[in-house]
Amino acid sequence: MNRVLKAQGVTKRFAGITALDEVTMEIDEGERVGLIGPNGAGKTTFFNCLLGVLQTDGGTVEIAGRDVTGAPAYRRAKAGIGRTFQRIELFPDCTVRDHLVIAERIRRGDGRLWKDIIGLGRPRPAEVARCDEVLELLGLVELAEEPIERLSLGQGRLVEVGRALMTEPKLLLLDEPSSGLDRSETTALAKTLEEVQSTQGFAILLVEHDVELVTSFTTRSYVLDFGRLIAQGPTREVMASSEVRDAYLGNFEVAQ
Ligand SMILES: Nc1ncnc2c1ncn2[C@@H]1O[C@H](COP(=O)(O)OP(=O)(O)OP(=O)(O)O)[C@@H](O)[C@H]1O
Repeated sequence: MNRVLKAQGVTKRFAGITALDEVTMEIDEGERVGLIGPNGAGKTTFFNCLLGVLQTDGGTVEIAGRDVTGAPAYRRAKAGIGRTFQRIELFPDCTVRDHLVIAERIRRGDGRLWKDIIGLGRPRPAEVARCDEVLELLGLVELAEEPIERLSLGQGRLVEVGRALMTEPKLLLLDEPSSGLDRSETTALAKTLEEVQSTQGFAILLVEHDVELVTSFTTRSYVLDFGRLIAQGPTREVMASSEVRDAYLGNFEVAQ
């Protein structure tokens, strides 16, 4: 099994706060892994340290066997890491297709981007093919030419996922994909994600407050509290542990 993430002893401090304290995590290809913890535990900071949005104060990060510690975000994207955002970061009057093509160039640090900005960039055949493939995978073909402002929040989330898939990530970081969705929209999103992930084989690291989604979607989970890993293992066991329940003040039930 190929290892897509090897993070060792990742540490991040902000002016006196240790937001991450020697966090170690390994993920293999095709795995679905949860990262949970109360507000302020360090989940977003960990994502940002993996993505290169933040530089770490200690530790190492390998993506698909490449040491990217200290590397800028675009090099990490090329190594195989992709992400979605908690708040949808889309341009309301651009179409779904525009988002997929342009986002791929931004992530890769592609030199053609300036041409896109002044309207001269034509998608390459390979980009068009990948775009069509991703639209198909996510069931978005009929919406390809629609401006984002006409989509529902759930469809917007799928476009977010589509943007990340354009670069064919080996590891996809999902930041609270259920945020703002109701239960049936969350279930539909999880089903699409599961189908796409199982056919494409990439791994997912899911940050999510919706315990039901984490329990049904992931097989393994890590739990952060005050920047430290306090538990890890099969998701159902982790959710049932007293330390995790205490960290969350015992306010959730795990469906059996
Ligand atoms: N840019 C920053 N400057 C200073 N402190 C920060 C910064 N970013 C995060 N922190 C602090 O680091 C800690 C971890 O925050 P982080 O946002 O990573 O937690 P989280 O688990 O993602 O929380 P949530 O579930 O609310 O999104 C918190 O104490 C937060 O206040």
